Parts: sequence; structure tokens; C-alpha cells
Amino acid sequence: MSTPVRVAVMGTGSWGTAFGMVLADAGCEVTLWARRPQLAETVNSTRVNPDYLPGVELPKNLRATADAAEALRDAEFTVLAIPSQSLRENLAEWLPLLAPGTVLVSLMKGVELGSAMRMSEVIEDVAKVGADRVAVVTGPNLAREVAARMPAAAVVACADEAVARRLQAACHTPYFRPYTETDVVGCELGGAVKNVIGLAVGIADGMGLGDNAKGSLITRGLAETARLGTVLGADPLTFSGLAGLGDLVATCSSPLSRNHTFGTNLGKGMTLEETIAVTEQTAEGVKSCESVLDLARRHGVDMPITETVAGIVHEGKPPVVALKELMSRSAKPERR
Ligand SMILES: NC(=O)C1=CN([C@@H]2O[C@H](COP(=O)(O)OP(=O)(O)OC[C@H]3O[C@@H](n4cnc5c(N)ncnc54)[C@H](O)[C@@H]3O)[C@@H](O)[C@H]2O)C=CC1
Ligand SMILES: O=C(CO)COP(=O)(O)O
Repeated sequence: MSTPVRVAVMGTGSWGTAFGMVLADAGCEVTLWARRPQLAETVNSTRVNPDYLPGVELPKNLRATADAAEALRDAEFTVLAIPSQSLRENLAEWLPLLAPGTVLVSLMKGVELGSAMRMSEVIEDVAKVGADRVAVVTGPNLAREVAARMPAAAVVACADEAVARRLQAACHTPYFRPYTETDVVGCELGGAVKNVIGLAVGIADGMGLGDNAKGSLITRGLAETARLGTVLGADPLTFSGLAGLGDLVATCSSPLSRNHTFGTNLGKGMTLEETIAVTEQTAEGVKSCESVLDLARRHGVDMPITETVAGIVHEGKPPVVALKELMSRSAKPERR
């Protein structure tokens, strides 16, 4: 029997834990790193992560620790599953502890505020590694459904296809079907921008605007994602795949999506502060609407839905006013 692949998952939130289960079910030996020692102890003693996936029994070949060195030791893959805006600081701390040659895998769907960098760019910048050592897992993967072992497909992207294939093998289970991809830019943008569009659709749902509005926002949201992605060198076809359309549809349809729910609360009339107070987990689009807009402006790309979301979330623009402005933009052809 071959030795199991060792994987460190840095982050014991909903997706870190659920993806850790996938890896463990695929036969890997998984160590989750938790910020709080108490949570690591609870996971090990009860086999449940009560804070993020209550009621889900975790596999035996998955354990947790609050000691980053212990988690990272000898890891063939180092999976990063923390909020995007905290990646730079945490990775810099973990740098001396990384196993030599480990592949750094981003589960994060965001763009860094200030630098407007994608997560793989932040990883390369901090860890001083080449693109062949950085991979991304993305797609329609709502954590609670994956943790219930409900079927899902995903994309594992790396500039080096052989690395993507290794990671694919490490996370392939009867219920989780990963496809390989080399378009890292397209995959990451699909994931980051769908959170912003998920907020927009949530706002529309909260306002009771109906399914035509939802279909229009999803489609025009995908159009502006592809417009930015193409300028940044992504393959436009990536956006009709799992990392684009697939994730957008799952996020915009599901009450399990934190971004969608956050938007719905805003659309129903909650203030930003009230909405933040009732949101227990990471809704990346709230911060990334600003950084995605920043990235678009740096490249002269028009992203009206992202701009509308940023106006509502960060400038306190009332959703009805934002809607009127979005609908009264000058008429144009669908494709340019
Ligand atoms: N939950 C989901 O369904 C999916 C989430 N993602 C992405 O995965 C990433 C992580 O999200 P979730 O696990 O869902 O979030 P979460 O909110 O459930 O968990 C976040 C984890 O990061 C830790 N954390 C929070 N702030 C931190 C900091 N400053 N430093 C270090 N650790 C910190 C928390 O303790 C927790 O363990 C996000 O970028 C999200 O967009 C991607 C696919 C699915
Ligand atoms: O990325 C996700 C599904 O693929 C999870 O979406 P939320 O972060 O909005 O919950």
C-alpha cells in the first residue's frame, strides 16, 4: 500500500473543514490548522466542528491542531482556507514552517484590498514561489452540501498541468469530481466576482424584484466578469465553465451562500451594520466589491453591477436609488 498524501489545511472554517473531509475521503492524511486551540481540541475529541459544520461527523484520517508547525510538517499540499484579506499576514508568519516543495493551494475567492492582487498572486509574492507551486480549487462548492457528501464538480487550476493532475487525484471522491484547468486567472476571477454578483442578486431578491431580474443580473454579471478577465489574460471560455457560470448559478440560487444571504438582508432594508452583526461567516464579496472595482478601474474596464454593489455596501446608497441608476444607463448592444 502506498503512503497517504499528507495535506495541511490552514483554516478550520466551513470550507477548510469540508474540503478537508473531501481530501480525507480521497485517502489523504489531513491536518487542519485552527486559530483557536479549543476548536482543535473539540474537533479531535468529538469528531465534529460545532462552530462551522454542526452535526457533521468528520473522517478518522482528519485531525486538527492549533500548532501551525505541526500542521505544515511534511505536507505535500498546503491548502489555504482563511479569509482573503488575512492571507498575506498569515502566510508571512507560516513561511519558515512550510515543507520544502509543498504546493500552495488557494481555496479563497477574493481580491486583496489595496494591491488588487488575486490570491495566487499574493501567494507568489509572499512565498517567492513560481506559478508551478501554486494551485486553486474553485467551482460550485457550497460547503454544507459538500460536507453532506452531496454531488459536486470543481476545478483544480495550476499553470503546471501535472501539478493540477496530482491535486485532482488527491481530492477526487465518488461525490466530488474535480476537473483540471491551467487558466488560473480566469478561475480566480470567476470565484471572486461571483461573490459580488451573489450580493447583487441577494439584494434584488430581498427587494422582491423577481426572477427576470435575477436572470439578468447573473448574465450581465458574467459578462462583466469575462470583460475584466479577458483584459487580464484569461480565456473567455473559462467563464462558461464551473469556475464561472457554475459557481455563479450555485451562489445566486442558494440560501446557503453567505454572500447571497448578506445581499438579501440588505435588500430587505437592514443596514450594513445590522447585516454584518447577523453574518457569522466570511462573505468575501463585501470587501472584494471594492478591490474588484479597483482592479477594473486600473485596467479601464466597465463593471456596472460591481460598481452598484460597492455603492450600496460602502457608500450607503439606498438599493432603490442604485437600481434606478443601473437601469437608466445609456442603451447599448448586448455584445461589444
Ligand atoms: N464556505 C463555502 O461554501 C466556500 C468558501 N470558499 C472560500 O473559502 C475561503 C474561506 O471561507 P470559509 O471557510 O467559508 O470561511 P469561514 O468564515 O467559515 O471560516 C474562516 C476561517 O478562517 C479563520 N480566520 C478568520 N479570520 C482570520 C484571520 N485574520 N487570520 C487567520 N484565520 C482567520 C476563522 O477562524 C475560520 O477558521 C473564502 O475565501 C471563501 O470565499 C470557497 C468555496 C466554498
Ligand atoms: O463559494 C461558494 C460556493 O461555491 C460559497 O459561497 P458563499 O461564500 O457566498 O457562501
